[in-house]
Amino acid sequence: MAAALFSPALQATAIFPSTWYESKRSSPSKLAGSILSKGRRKDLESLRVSVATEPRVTVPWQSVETEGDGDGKLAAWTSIRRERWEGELVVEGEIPLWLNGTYIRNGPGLWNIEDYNFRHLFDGYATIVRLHFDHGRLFFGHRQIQSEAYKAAMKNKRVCYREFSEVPRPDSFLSYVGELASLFSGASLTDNANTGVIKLADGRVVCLTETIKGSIQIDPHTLETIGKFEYTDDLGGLIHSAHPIVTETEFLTLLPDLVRPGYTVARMEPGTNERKVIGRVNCRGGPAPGWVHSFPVTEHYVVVPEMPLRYCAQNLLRAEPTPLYKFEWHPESGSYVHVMCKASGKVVASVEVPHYVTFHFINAYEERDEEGRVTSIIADCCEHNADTTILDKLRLQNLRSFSGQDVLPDARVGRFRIPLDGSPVGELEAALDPDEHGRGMDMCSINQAYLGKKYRYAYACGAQRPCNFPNTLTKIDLVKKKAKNWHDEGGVPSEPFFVARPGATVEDDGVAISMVSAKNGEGYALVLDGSTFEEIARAKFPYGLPYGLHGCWIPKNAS
Ligand SMILES: CC(=O)/C=C/C=C(C)/C=C/C1=C(C)CCCC1(C)C
Ligand SMILES: CC(/C=C/C=O)=C\C=C\C=O
Ligand SMILES: [Fe+2]
Repeated sequence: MAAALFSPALQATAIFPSTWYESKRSSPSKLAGSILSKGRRKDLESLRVSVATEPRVTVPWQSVETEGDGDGKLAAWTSIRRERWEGELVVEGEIPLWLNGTYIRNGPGLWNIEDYNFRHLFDGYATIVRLHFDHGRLFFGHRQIQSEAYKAAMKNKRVCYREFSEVPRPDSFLSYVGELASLFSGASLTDNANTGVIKLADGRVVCLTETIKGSIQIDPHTLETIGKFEYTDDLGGLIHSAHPIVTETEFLTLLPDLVRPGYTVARMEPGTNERKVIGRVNCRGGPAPGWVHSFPVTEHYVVVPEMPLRYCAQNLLRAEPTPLYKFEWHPESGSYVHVMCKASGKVVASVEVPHYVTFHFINAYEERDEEGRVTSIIADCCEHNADTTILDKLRLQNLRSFSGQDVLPDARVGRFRIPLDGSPVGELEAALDPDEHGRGMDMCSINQAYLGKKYRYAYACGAQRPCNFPNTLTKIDLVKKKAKNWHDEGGVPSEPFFVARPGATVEDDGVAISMVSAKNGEGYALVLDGSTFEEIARAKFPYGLPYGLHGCWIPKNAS
């Protein structure tokens, strides 16, 4: 029946590597029972019609199996079960009719090559997931990014490039690349773009990680890998911030300089691949720049963080991971925050601050006096209480072995106040009592209309303890210093991504989209109301998905 809707050629586009899971075929009616058993029911006929009307379906829904019933294991830390899948989901609740467009999320979804298991969350090969919202209906798909690192691993059945903590064995690298020297050069770094995904103002959608070569353009409709996103400038370097700032007018990035410790701030215009230097900041301390996974901007300034968790050139090319991977903790070197004027490239402030550890800045803005002069910069981040152990907690072995004991280190919304009056020191304090969000804090988003401006709300993952990983969604009110938390016992939700309602004039008028790796191996897409933070819709996936990191929103007709 339903299979007849698809030509054999179309069915053949499904890729099911038998080594990843055991293929168990089920009949369409059994399938329909398993997917449709809970929640709002649709009959088989309407499901078939809806899949058939989605123009880009490549895998027949018949191939969905009964995994949706769960295999008992939390899907979050389990490799993706198939290379790709696409189809319509049954929605429980109501998706707002204004929510039209595509949410794409990237993340490290494949942590093994056959029997060889990776060590760290950040090592996995990139899995992109697509939620396409169309007038209340929801289409879902996922696919592996065809990076050189992924393709080489699949072909040679071993790690061929340096990942976050995985390193190719010299003998396998030799047989793959043929030149031992390049194992100890930038050429051995991965292009596994597994961290985030951005939509440039010109419509191109690019997946990113911290290696510059790991910038890969994808088609947001088919999730196909289009090819490398290559920079045409000669800025060089090997690594950059995984989170550029992207607006309708520009793309701002930070490039750490490991040779002459410092950072280059660069800007790229829409429609080009050429980054132009805005300015440079020299490091104040340490043998190398601090790790810069993300950075914030205000309307007129770029904020450049310099953490005492610093890159380590030797560790980048070492064979075995060290406790802090490619980084080193240098408390004696001091912690700093620099502020660069976007227009002139001049560093207008450089202050020492208490030690901090952060992956993600939330937002920043300018504070002004009565005459309208900027007196200070406020910059907020997900701050891990200056404790580097969070990196180790993200080892897969730790994530997979939750025994009920509370092991997630405390985190908070760290608020920097950076005076612009020449004072040498800045402040860092919790913006609200961390108990409001269970002392877990990471994976944040805001209403993008408030980027660089005074804002009130942040959406993030918090904690309901005991836990070993952030397991709640939390809406933070920075004015009332309160949080509202959402939790599904045993589940792990990904970053709540805020999408504003078109035409909204109130900051929290919109929705927060997340994907939950639920207990029992299940998973679902979740839509929360941005204002009440109550659930308004969910849609079960055919099977639970691995944890994902960051996403972006592509409004309908934007590409
Ligand atoms: C917080 C987070 O998501 C970090 C991800 C970091 C990644 C994927 C870092 C990758 C790196 C490599 C793949 C090789 C070179 C060093 C380094 C930048 C750590
Ligand atoms: C998932 C994570 C930290 C969680 C700790 O609380 C960090 C992810 C960083 C990736 O971009
Ligand atoms: Fe990140």
